[in-house]
Amino acid sequence: MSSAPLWPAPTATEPVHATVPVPGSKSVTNRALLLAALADGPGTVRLALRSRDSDLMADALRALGTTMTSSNEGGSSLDWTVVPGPVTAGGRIDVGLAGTVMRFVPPMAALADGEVSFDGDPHARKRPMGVILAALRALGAQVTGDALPFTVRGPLTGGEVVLDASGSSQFLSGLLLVAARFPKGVTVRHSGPPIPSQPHIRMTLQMLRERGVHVDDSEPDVWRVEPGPIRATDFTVEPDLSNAAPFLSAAMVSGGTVVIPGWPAETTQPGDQLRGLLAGMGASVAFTADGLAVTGTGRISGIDADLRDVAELTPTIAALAALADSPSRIRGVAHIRGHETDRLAALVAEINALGGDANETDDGLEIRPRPLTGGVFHSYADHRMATAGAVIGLAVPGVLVEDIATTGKTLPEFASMWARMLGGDR
Ligand SMILES: O=C(O)C1=C[C@@H](OP(=O)(O)O)[C@@H](O)[C@H](O)C1
Ligand SMILES: C=C(OP(=O)(O)O)C(=O)O
Repeated sequence: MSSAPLWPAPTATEPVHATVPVPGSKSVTNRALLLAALADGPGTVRLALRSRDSDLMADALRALGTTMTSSNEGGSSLDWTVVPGPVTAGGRIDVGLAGTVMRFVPPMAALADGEVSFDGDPHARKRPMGVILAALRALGAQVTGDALPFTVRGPLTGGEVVLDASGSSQFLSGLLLVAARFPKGVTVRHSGPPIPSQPHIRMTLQMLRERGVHVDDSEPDVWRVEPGPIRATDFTVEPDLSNAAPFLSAAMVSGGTVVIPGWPAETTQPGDQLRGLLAGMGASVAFTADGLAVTGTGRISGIDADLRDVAELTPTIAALAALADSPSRIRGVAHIRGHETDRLAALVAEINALGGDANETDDGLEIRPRPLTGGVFHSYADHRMATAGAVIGLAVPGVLVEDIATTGKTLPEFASMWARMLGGDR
């Protein structure tokens, strides 16, 4: 195990009452930046998330010839001005551990007339890439390798491709986001088990259509993107609802109320499903004038839930399940073995290391109530493992979360936001 610093997770000694503004959505920010870089003129992306994943996206777009300028340096949000340029070859792109960078940028790189190389963090080399790289080959690009590191050499023509996106919705989103710029557009046909994270596909389609791209998804499992311009926009990013999950969980664990301002009334973000999930675990959930309010009783009910559509919420829901007073079963998330770490293995190992009772199933987790004790909660360079440890630490004294700074992948201010929330600010 690594020797990263240990963060003593604060316990909630009284009900948490706080309003917690959360910065912009990672998924929306990285789509908006990429689409702005592919657009037919200069555009802006306001209230964009500032984090490792979004910095990596901005750097990747610069390496491909985009002029990226940001204001409000230093805060958790940035306003970007994005001036597209011809997509240039020759760049070396660091994807870090960001799924959105490793799956969304290679199709753009394939627009260049020449080679672009990609690499990332040690664990990124284990994340599945073969499906999208094979698709780029089928569409006319030359690609070396089936995983990171790899190179992409365009230009490609586009056309028809069949792929199996059951391992990650990002294989599909990556192609669709860029396809209007392929000379022939693209027709993608999914063949295989169900695709996870469907709301993220709806997010992709909505953001394309908002920019004038014609996408036909009338036939199940087939998407046709017509070639054509991507309209430049002045776009504002919504708060990251998945990153709200640990803060809302604090209300449940402590029997308090946490309010997230700016929760959209309608959204394609999967985090919106927290409203139903947390209610199913015993919370009261309401839209108020100040935002979405979650109120807990301090008692958490176990849940039997298919999280396929909202797979990125699994670590938080598992943390709550480990504190619940009845058993839980999480289904439909086999593919998160390929997320930032093998999340099923990591959650079982860390919950059980604190004395819990969890096991993996073929496609998820079973977690039964058992009193937990303090100890080290390893984070595996996974932002959501780190925040899951913080949630458990609210109820269990002596939890030490390894490498809390890994939350910088999507929420660099996590530790200070957590401290502020527990200090009570409303
Ligand atoms: O397109 C996106 O922005 C994402 C899609 C999902 O990936 P998977 O389909 O691999 O779960 C999600 O888990 C990830 O956090 C973000
Ligand atoms: C799976 C996740 O991220 P990525 O975009 O790197 O796939 C996540 O944030 O939970």
